[in-house]
Amino acid sequence: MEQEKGILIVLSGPSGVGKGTVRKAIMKRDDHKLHYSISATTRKPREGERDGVDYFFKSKEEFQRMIQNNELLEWAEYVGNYYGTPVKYVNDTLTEGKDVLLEIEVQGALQVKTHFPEAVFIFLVPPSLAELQERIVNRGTEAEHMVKHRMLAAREEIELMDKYDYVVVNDKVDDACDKIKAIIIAEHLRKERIYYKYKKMLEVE
Ligand SMILES: Nc1ncnc2c1ncn2[C@@H]1O[C@H](COP(=O)(O)OP(=O)(O)OP(=O)(O)O)[C@@H](O)[C@H]1O
Ligand SMILES: Nc1nc2c(ncn2[C@@H]2O[C@H](COP(=O)(O)O)[C@@H](O)[C@H]2O)c(=O)[nH]1
Repeated sequence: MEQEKGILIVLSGPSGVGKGTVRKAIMKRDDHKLHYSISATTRKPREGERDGVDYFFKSKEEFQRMIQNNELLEWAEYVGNYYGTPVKYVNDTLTEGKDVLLEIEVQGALQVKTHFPEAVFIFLVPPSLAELQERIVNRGTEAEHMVKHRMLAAREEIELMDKYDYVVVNDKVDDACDKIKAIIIAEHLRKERIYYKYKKMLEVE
């Protein structure tokens, strides 16, 4: 029998809302096997970030070559840098029947929607904009003017949350993880129901 494909989960939300924190917490629980797609970026590594673990760090020229060679499922320019999802990992992993998680900003998520309309789109929001700013500042990774840029981008991104299937508030990390896990389980059940409905139909006809 042909291997059933995995589910593609797209986790978006403004910078600093806690996408990475929640994703790592979900994967640590590891009772639902999620496969994280590592993005390519032209952004310089932050302290402690490792090439091939946090991102594939690329020069602008390398990134442009990836675009030209159709190696990216989606890509976007975000606050002066390029970010993109290598398409091969996503396709190969889904084909193996495994679920893949993308952690990307909104422009990229909308591109994914055109290629994978069946993907599950989850938007993570902060309890408030003030809390979002505090999280970005406390993370200590951005200069003051970059915090401002990211907060401006956040306003534009939040306006697009109605394009998503689910909106989850990241107030407490554990609660956000519980909700995202519940969404994934529900989506699996939904997919199985549809699959068996058609399987039965084919058996009868
Ligand atoms: N529920 C939460 N309550 C308080 N602080 C949080 C919560 N979730 C994440 N944080 C903190 O907020 C900061 C930003 O989190 P994180 O880096 O995971 O965000 P992000 O959405 O992945 O950001 P980016 O998109 O810029 O990579 C971190 O310092 C993290 O520890
Ligand atoms: N469209 C894409 N956006 C991505 C990708 N990987 C990460 N991101 C998003 O970019 C911003 C900034 O990230 P940071 O690490 O510099 O803070 C954030 O919203 C990420 O989710 C990607 O492959 N495509």
